Amino acid sequence: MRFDGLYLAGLGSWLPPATTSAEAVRSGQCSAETARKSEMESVLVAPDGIAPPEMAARAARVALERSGVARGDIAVLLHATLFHQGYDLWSPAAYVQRAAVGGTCPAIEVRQVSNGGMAALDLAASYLLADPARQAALITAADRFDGPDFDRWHSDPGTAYADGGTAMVLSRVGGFARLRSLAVVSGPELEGMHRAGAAFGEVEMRTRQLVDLDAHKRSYLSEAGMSQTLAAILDGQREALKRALSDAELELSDVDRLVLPHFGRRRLVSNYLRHMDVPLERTTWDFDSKIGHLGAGDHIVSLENLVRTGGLQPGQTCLLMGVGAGFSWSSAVIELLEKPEWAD
Ligand SMILES: CCC(=O)NCCNC(=O)CCNC(=O)[C@H](O)C(C)(C)COP(=O)(O)O
Repeated sequence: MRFDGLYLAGLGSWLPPATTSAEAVRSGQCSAETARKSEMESVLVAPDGIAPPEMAARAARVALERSGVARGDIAVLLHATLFHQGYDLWSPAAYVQRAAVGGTCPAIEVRQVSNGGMAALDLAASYLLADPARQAALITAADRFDGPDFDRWHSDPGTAYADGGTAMVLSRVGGFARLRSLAVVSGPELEGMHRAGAAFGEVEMRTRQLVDLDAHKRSYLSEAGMSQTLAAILDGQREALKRALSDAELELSDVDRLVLPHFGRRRLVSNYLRHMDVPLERTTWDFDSKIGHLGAGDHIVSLENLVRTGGLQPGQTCLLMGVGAGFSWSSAVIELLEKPEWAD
């Protein structure tokens, strides 16, 4: 979809300390081979005692402060999550709203796995455009991938998972950047890839066994085939990219920077860079490889870092490309209008 009147007014994050992959190998948390293949420099690991919704609330306060948007002007809060938020049958979005925003607007959790932040942005954009009285939306994302049922280095080899909270304020009134286009495409024929080989409720639900996506994927691929699966992944990725670039009236070569999912280097190349004529330097890999995969928050934190460090200059465009199990793919074009005062 093409947009003319939607702006990024604020970005924020709450990021815990980094554990280097070397430290993870030394402590036995990560195998030397996994570390070598991923080429991740470090991943963010939250200390005990802080749950994802609190991380999101802290990021939201930063984004709201930076945006100048009054909390009463937030028309919707969308909180994107992948993993446990702290309790079952409970609303983490309501926690974020109570802790960071207040008010009585809808506060809704978005479960779109790693495409959750981009899917929330898509929904927020449409929500604001549906009613001229709606001025701004708050998007948050937060997860922590520790605990007995997830191994941040080995539950999904090729992707090193990180803890942290991120937030974005989308506004119709104005902001430091413009959302020029956004496209989200789904490919449900791939949904079995993240559950194959186990009956519903057999594994994660009853016994809270360690999530082992690699086993699911191996089982799925043994049926579906690797080349067919990768082809289907690339089809969805390309469709979202084509729509977003077309709506922004840009070619890929026109785009100044790209923010891709925080995959390990090998998976980033096999799923993206090998199929796109884009040098690694135009991506945010250098930063991303120090953070790890924040689940639904990769794009917000990497865009925030680009803007803060001057990696994106006024007039330049940034392409955000997301993907989530399901699958769903997203692409968005952001144009920086001005250097916000919180930039270095
Ligand atoms: C589960 C979290 C989540 O939503 N992640 C985003 C969706 N997953 C992806 O986009 C990764 C898709 N690609 C893969 O799983 C792998 O590249 C393949 C296609 C299974 C090949 O295995 P590899 O050689 O990378 O180990």
